[in-house]
Amino acid sequence: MRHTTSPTEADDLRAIARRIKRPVVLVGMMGVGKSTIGRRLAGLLQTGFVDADDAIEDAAQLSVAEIFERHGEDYFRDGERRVIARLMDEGSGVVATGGGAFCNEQTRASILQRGIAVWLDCDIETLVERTARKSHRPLLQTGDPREILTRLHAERKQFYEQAPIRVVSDDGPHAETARDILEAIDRWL
Ligand SMILES: Nc1ncnc2c1ncn2[C@@H]1O[C@H](COP(=O)(O)OP(=O)(O)OP(=O)(O)O)[C@@H](O)[C@H]1O
Ligand SMILES: O=C(O)C1=C[C@@H](O)[C@@H](O)[C@H](O)C1
Ligand SMILES: [Mg+2]
Repeated sequence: MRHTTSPTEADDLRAIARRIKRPVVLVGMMGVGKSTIGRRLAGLLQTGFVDADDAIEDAAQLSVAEIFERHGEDYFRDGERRVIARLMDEGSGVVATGGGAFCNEQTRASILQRGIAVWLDCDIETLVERTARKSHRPLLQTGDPREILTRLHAERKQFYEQAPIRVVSDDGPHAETARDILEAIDRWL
């Protein structure tokens, strides 16, 4: 795996970064890689990175699981909407959203108006495998994760499809997926 960029690649990256005038917002199912790849993408663009789930946890001083448990999903979605609106106001950087954020009408509208939404997508088997590595996602604690992921994917696809850019996050090196996103944004701009 390569860890460095050649001078030509660095020039190309800077040129793409200069053309990006809005926050790049990764949307898609839980476990698809928004947080992991988003951090990598921000590194390539030499810009800031915020994980919306982390920002909600900081604001509430509770974990996502605790927010769901104590206050319920609607309360979490409201916090998510406010945090993402603030991140859109900041106007730059890379934002990894939580898996359900783009399904909320107001959150989706603010991302589509003020950010560059990129739908990261992969197959259900991969999501099952990736989400099995950690047990902090409250929505997967209530039944069989494969069934829940299959149902959520079917319900949410109609929203994710509204993102103007779609990139497949398969099992290649993370840096490659981050570059695929940059190339897709570059083509779209
Ligand atoms: N392209 C990839 N190839 C291999 N593994 C990946 C890839 N992208 C992410 N992963 C792995 O999948 C797991 C889940 O990734 P991550 O937490 O980034 O997902 P997420 O989309 O942010 O999920 P959530 O919506 O729940 O926050 C991590 O262990 C990560 O290392
Ligand atoms: O897909 C979802 O609805 C969620 C995904 C996570 O990122 C968290 O935002 C939370 O666990 C809910
Ligand atoms: Mg995440």
